[in-house]
Amino acid sequence: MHRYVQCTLVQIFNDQKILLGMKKRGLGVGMWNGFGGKVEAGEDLKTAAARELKEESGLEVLTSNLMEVGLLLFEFVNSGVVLEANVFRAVEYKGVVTESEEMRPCWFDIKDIPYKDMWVDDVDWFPLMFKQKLFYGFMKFTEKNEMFSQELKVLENVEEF
Ligand SMILES: CNc1ncnc2c1ncn2[C@@H]1O[C@H](COP(=O)(O)OP(=O)(O)OP(=O)(O)O)[C@@H](O)[C@H]1O
Repeated sequence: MHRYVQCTLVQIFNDQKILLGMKKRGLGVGMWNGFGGKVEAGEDLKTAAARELKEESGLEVLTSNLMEVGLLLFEFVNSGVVLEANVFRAVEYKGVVTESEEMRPCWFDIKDIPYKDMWVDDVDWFPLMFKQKLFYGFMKFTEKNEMFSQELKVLENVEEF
């Protein structure tokens, strides 16, 4: 049995820098990641993405400034959970970067991404995102969060999601 969970992941860009957050609790604790979480009942993806961004980083974004960059499916085979991560980027936002209970934000140069302290799949799709490619991925993880299978492709347009 699979349990399918819709999530969002927002990447904030400022010129050659990206804002990542150190996850302080829960899934992915101890790793740098974009900002996001589970979509709530009745919420559309971009509204959920903007809400999680605000909760975790203090930044506010208009949903019209969230651009789709990729769709990633993470299957945790042990639990049967499949996370559908809808990845967005934004270059326009407002507010002050603020540490939350969940995340400690920090700017990184896109040439100096801390991949060794991130989910192992990130090293494969971050470069696609930096090249402004649209991508689709399906990755499988063991109970120890080790990736053992990966499919990743570049798409021409969002309709291919
Ligand atoms: C397996 N490889 C992975 N690679 C890159 N990113 C990954 C990931 N697996 C999960 N993610 C992201 O991690 C966040 C989890 O969110 P998560 O903290 O569980 O959600 P939410 O804030 O709703 O949690 P609470 O239940 O409220 O604590 C969410 O953005 C999701 O896209």
